[in-house]
Amino acid sequence: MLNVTDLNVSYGASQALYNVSMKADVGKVTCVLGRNGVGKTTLMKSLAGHLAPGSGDIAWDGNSIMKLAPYDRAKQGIAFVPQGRDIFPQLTVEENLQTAFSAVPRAQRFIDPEVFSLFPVLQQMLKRRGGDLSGGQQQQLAIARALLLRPKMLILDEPTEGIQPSIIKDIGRVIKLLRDRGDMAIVLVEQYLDFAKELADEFIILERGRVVSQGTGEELEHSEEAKELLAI
Ligand SMILES: Nc1ncnc2c1ncn2[C@@H]1O[C@H](COP(=O)(O)OP(=O)(O)OP(=O)(O)O)[C@@H](O)[C@H]1O
Repeated sequence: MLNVTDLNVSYGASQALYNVSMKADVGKVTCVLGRNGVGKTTLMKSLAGHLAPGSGDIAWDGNSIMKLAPYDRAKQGIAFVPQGRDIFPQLTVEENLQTAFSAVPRAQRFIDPEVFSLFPVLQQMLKRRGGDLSGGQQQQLAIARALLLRPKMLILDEPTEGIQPSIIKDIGRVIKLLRDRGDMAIVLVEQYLDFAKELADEFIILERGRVVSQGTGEELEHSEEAKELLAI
């Protein structure tokens, strides 16, 4: 289980997160919601180790991971799919997938066929360059690469951003499937309430760097407050 307590994060003199606390359980999707610029990516980068919080704590399974570098968090099973995907455009799909291998034990350095059953398009495009894929295919590649880390926590930063509706549906289906497997915590950043409602077991909403609302997926379903906070 992820346990974030009173996290404060600043960019120089400008504070982006104020006393943010959240939890994410294995077997559940925890949605982090909020409009543009409220601090969602800052929070995800802090979880993945790309930003150093000024204060507070991030614990995984009861142990603080605050001092671990991103690579060591990946080795502990914390996989981060950043906004914008960050795949390597010059490498093939296969090579992009293989970049996950450095963070897993030797015995796990193979492309698990499950990845192709989740994202069949990747098998067809294995020898194509990452840069030749559509935005949606790149997003699927980035998620597939994260799955090769055999994550215990999967962090997805706005996987639906700029992606065509049919692929959004596919990604939603995969997130549900991974949740139902029951062996990983999924933290999903979203701006779109409808997509979040479909998937969230738990949610928090950020507003100007603070958690202003939280609850269960069912509560999100009927929340007028959430509608207002996420209205564009
Ligand atoms: N590298 C940076 N340097 C300075 N300020 C930053 C930096 N990155 C983000 N910020 C500021 O921190 C605040 C939170 O940004 P963040 O990207 O975390 O928001 P977000 O909710 O993820 O937004 P979006 O939905 O647009 O990705 C914003 O005010 C933003 O301008």
